[in-house]
This record gives sequence, C-alpha cells and structure tokens, in this order.
Amino acid sequence: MAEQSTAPQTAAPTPMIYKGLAGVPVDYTAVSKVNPDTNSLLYRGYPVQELAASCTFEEVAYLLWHGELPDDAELAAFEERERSLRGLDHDVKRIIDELPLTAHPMDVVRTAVSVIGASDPATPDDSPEANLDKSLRLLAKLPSIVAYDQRRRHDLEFVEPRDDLGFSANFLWQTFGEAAELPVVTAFDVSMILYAEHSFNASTFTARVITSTLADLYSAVVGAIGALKGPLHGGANEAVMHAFEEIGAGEGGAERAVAWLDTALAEKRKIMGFGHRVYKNGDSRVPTMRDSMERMVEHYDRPDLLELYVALEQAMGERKGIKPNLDYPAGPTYHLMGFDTLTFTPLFVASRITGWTAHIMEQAAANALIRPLSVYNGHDERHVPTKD
Ligand SMILES: CC(=O)SCCNC(=O)CCNC(=O)[C@H](O)C(C)(C)COP(=O)(O)OP(=O)(O)OC[C@H]1O[C@@H](n2cnc3c(N)ncnc32)[C@H](O)[C@@H]1OP(=O)(O)O
Ligand SMILES: O=C([O-])CC(=O)C(=O)O
Repeated sequence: MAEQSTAPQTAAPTPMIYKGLAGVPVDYTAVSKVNPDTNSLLYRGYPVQELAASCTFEEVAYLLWHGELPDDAELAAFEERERSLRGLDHDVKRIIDELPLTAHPMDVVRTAVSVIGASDPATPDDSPEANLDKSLRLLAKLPSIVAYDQRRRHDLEFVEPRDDLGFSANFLWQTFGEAAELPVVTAFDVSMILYAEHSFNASTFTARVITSTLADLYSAVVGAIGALKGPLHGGANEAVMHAFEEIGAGEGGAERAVAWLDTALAEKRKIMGFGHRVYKNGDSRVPTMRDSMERMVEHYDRPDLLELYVALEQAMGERKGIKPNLDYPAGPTYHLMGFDTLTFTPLFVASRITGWTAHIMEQAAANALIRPLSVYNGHDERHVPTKD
C-alpha cells in the first residue's frame, strides 16, 4: 500500500501537451508505412511507386483491404462485383437533386454516403464480411456520386456506369460522357493509387475514432469526409487551383506567381499544396504525381501551367524552404482533365475510401476506445450565485 505523507503537497508537474498530437504514435497499423527519413511510402509493404507503375487502382484497393495483391481469379471476381455495384438508387439521386447548387461538392458526397448508409439494411452488421461488402459498395458508387454532382452543376444528365470499363476509365466516362484517351486514364489511375492511403492522417484518424466507439462503417466514413474537406488536409488540392486561378497562367505567369507568393507570405497566408506534418523534406508521392501532371501538360498542350507550377515551387523553396505535397501536382492535373475545381477533393474521397475502410476494419479488429486526456485551464471552481 502506498505510504501516506503529511508533508505539504508540492505543485503537480505540468503535464506535457502534444498539441495536434504531433509526433505521437497512438497505435500500430499494418496498412501503410510513411517513412519521412527515407521519403518512402509502403502500402502493405509495397512501395507506392511500384504499385503506381505496375498495378491498377482496383488491385491496390484489394491489397489495402486483404493485405495481399489479388491473383487473376481474385481480381476478376473483385472487378466483377465492383462493376455490378456502380449504379445509384433513385433515392440517392433524388436527395442529391434536392441539395442547392451552393452546397460544396464535399457536402454532397458526405450527404450521399450518409443516405447510402441509412438505406443499407446491413449497416448495423459490423462483421468483417459485412464491412468489406460496405467498403466495396462505397468504392463502386463514389464515382457515380461525384460525376453526377459535377454534371448537374452544368445541367447535364446522369451518365450510366459502364461495366466494360475499369474504375478510372468508367469514372472519366461518367463525368464527361465520352471515353477518355488512354494517357488520361493512366494519369487518373495513378492519382487514385497515390491518394489511396497515408497512415494516421487527420481523416483516417477521425474514421478510427468513430469506429472506436463501435459506431458503424458508414458513420466513420461520413466523419472522415468532413475531416478531409478542410484546406489543411484534402481541401488543399482545390485550394491550389484557386491560387493558380488568382495568379493566372499564360504569358507572364511565372513572374506573377513570385509576386503573388511574396504578397501571400507577407500577409502570413498558408500556401496550399506546400508543407506536410510528417514529411519535412518533400512528399514521397510528389515525383510520381508530377510525372503524371507533366504527361497531361503535354497531352493538353499547356506548358504555361507547368511554367507557373515550377515558378511557384521554386519561389516557395527559396523563401521558406518548404516543399510541395501531393495536392500540389494533383490539383493542376485534375484541372487539365476537365474536372471542376470544387470536384477535386471529392476525387480524393473516391480514392481514400480504400484507406479509410482498411483502417476502420483494422481498428474494429483490435479495438480500444480512443479517448485522450485534456489539461483544464479554465476558471477555478466557482459557484452559481443563490437567487433570492
Ligand atoms: C494530402 C494532404 O492532406 S497533404 C497536406 C495538405 N495541406 C496543405 O497543403 C495546406 C498547407 N500546409 C500547411 O498548412 C502545413 O504545412 C500542414 C498543416 C500541412 C502541416 O503543418 P504542421 O506540421 O502543423 O506545421 P506548421 O503548420 O506548424 O508549420 C511549421 C512552420 O512552417 C510554416 N508553414 C508550413 N506550411 C506552410 C505553408 N504551406 N505555407 C506557409 N507556411 C507554411 C508554418 O507557418 C510554420 O512557420 P512558423 O514556425 O514560423 O510558425
Ligand atoms: O498524412 C497526412 O497528414 C496528410 C496526407 O498526406 C494524406 O492524408 O495523404
């Protein structure tokens, strides 16, 4: 038994506060490894660059969920099921139609996922099989949701999914209503692979917190979408394009970029698409995404956009020594492909659904309620005045 002391109490030591949980490991994960020292990213042990070079996004989704790459038969069965789930129920379309065009597309995606969850009789079933099925359902339907919302903003009809096309080719087909050329499909697929997973980022952690309360998978995904929307996280790909629009590509773009940056830094603005909580010397995914962006610059003959990209990156390096993150090359790539700027973060959702749900299933399999402590720094105890 602890000895009781009558000595005067010394003040308790001030507990360490890890603001923003920076640098704090909170659990194990076998889904991915982000290593800032070697500037590498592994999904289930495989370098993401190798996956981007040799695999389709469907294979990567399978890998993230099952821990292994699929063999031919497993892939064929997976693709068949994914393709069969791509359609949207009338109710989901009706509810999207009722949302005002002033709603951000991230709000539309969040609402649509919520509706799918509320309508799925399997929602309360949290068995691994049911969670896998829900994950695949969302993966298959997100392109329909994102494409439908972009098209309704241009007064265009929904384009039905095609089951003869892979995930990325079909996504582009449903968005633009025409078959995309192979280099565009490839660049888009690479972006989906690079965005798929990144350990305990804010949105994935949100999904894990929600899962830790034993709430259902759909609730965790809805929460993750909310966390991804912010410009310090997924919203940055949209914000990069707003900056490019403010600066204006075309003749003199490079000079304008430098002047724009100086003003923005003088105003203490964060430059979107630069910096990272974990990587302090560049983001492992940027070279691969930049390569895809350059292919698109060539494909669409937009060297002016690349010039602006390079000028801003160089000036940011000189002034702050801060390097781009994945959102920096992804934003202009999606712009070149024809996506509306407001649709960029929903594209991130359509990819990250794989990583989120892999983490949700991992959290559920070895759960502990996530509930940290806080240090109170408010008023000392006080009392409500008695009323006469
Ligand atoms: C896919 C993704 O989600 S990647 C992240 C996407 N987000 C963005 O691109 C938003 C812009 N970037 C940022 O805001 C930050 O770099 C973050 C939020 C991503 C990481 O932030 P943290 O690790 O918390 O670093 P923090 O914000 O404390 O920055 C450290 C210093 O670098 C500066 N800094 C970091 N990023 C930037 C930036 N993009 N623009 C200007 N200054 C920056 C900060 O002002 C701070 O300077 P100070 O020490 O003089 O105050
Ligand atoms: O890891 C992070 O904090 C943000 C990020 O790059 C991602 O989620 O892809």
